[in-house]
Amino acid sequence: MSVSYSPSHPDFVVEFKSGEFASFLKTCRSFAQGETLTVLSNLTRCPKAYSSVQCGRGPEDNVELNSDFVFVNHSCEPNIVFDLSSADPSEWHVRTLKDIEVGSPVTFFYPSTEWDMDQAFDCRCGTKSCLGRIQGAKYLTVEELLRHGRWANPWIPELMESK
Ligand SMILES: C[S@@+](CC[C@H](N)C(=O)[O-])C[C@H]1O[C@@H](n2cnc3c(N)ncnc32)[C@H](O)[C@@H]1O
Repeated sequence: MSVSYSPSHPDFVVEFKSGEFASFLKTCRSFAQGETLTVLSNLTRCPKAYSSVQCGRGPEDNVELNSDFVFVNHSCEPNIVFDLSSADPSEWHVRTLKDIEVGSPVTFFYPSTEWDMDQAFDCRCGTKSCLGRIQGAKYLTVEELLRHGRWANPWIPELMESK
């Protein structure tokens, strides 16, 4: 029996790859710098997991995305941000950091949301400035955070200051 896949968002599709955690989300049209890709709705609170996104300062502040956006990979030179900075969760959204061409993987800098990740990994983003092991912002300097992420959710610099 074949399992059919129906994208959760019309302008994006998951490229399913064999191999552990090898799949990723890519665009079906071009996007301009600063454009909102999606508002993050249908989120559910959850314990920290490889698939969760941190949404506040505490270790219990995590959400599951419940959409294809769970397939957004990390890059050390990302093209989008997950902005969960508003006090109003209905304003949480994903936006571009640069123009993105049709068919491109969408990537964000995981330490821009995650302080201490549930599942660290050796990065395969392939960029010139790749940091190697990705474990969360706790393991980075402020300079690395700013240079690679270009933007971070507010709890990340707060936690860095209190390190
Ligand atoms: C939320 S999943 C992202 C989707 C994942 N690629 C998949 O196929 O399910 C996060 C996991 O994907 C993998 N991943 C994401 N970005 C990566 C990267 N740049 N290099 C290596 N693995 C990555 C890691 O295993 C990470 O824990």
